[in-house]
Amino acid sequence: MTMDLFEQLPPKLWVEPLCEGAVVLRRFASAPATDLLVGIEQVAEQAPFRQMQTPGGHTMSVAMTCCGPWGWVTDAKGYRYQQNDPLSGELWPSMPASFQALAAEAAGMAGYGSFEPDSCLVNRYSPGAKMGLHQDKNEEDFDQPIVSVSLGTPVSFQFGGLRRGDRPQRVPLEHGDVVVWGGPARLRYHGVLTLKHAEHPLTGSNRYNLTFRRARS
Ligand SMILES: O=C(O)CCC(=O)C(=O)O
Ligand SMILES: [Fe+2]
Repeated sequence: MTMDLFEQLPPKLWVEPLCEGAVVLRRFASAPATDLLVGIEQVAEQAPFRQMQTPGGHTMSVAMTCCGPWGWVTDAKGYRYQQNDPLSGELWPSMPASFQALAAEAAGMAGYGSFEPDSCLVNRYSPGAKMGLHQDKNEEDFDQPIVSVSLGTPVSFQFGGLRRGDRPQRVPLEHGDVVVWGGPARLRYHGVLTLKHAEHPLTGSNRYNLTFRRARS
C-alpha cells in the first residue's frame, strides 16, 4: 500500500544537464524557499535593495543587495567586489548559514565539492526587469562554480556559450530551481529575459535570484 503511494508521487527534484559543467537542479530550493525569503528580508533590512548604475551610466532594472564578506557592486567606476555597502559604508550583512549550506549542497550535487561562497548577490526582478547576456568574471579566479537560485515568479533564463555571439539556450526557470555552472562552463554567457507579469504566493509579482560566488581565492 505505502509503496504504491510513494510510486505515484511525482519526483520531487530532478537534474537537467545544460552542457558539460552546467546543470539545472529542478526544485532543489523549494523546501527551504520560505526560509530563504525570510533571510532575504533580513538582509534587506540592513542593506536595502537598490538599483545600481552601470559603468556606462545606465540604471539597472534589477534591484540588488548583497550578503557575505564580499558584495558585488557597480557604479561609474566599474564592476567590482567590495566589503562595504556603498550606501551605508558598513560591512555587508553576514550570509545566513542556511544560504551557505544550500549553496554548498547544490554545488556538491552538481559535482563541485567543497564550495565555500564568500559572496551572495541578491537580485530582485519586478515585471519588466531583465538582465542582459554577460559573463561572471569579476572573481579572482574561476576555479569555483556559480550557484544561482530562483525564487518567485518564472522567467526565461538564457544560457549561452563562451562567446557573446553564441546563440543562447532558453531555459525556463521556476520557483526553487537552482542552476550551477563551473569548470568548462564557468565563463559561459548568461542572462534573463524580461520578467513577465505573474503572481507567486510567496513573492507576489517579484522574482528573486540568489547568486553565490567565490570572489576571492
Ligand atoms: O537572475 C538570474 O537568474 C541571473 C543573475 C545573474 O546572472 C547575475 O546576477 O550575475
Ligand atoms: Fe551572472
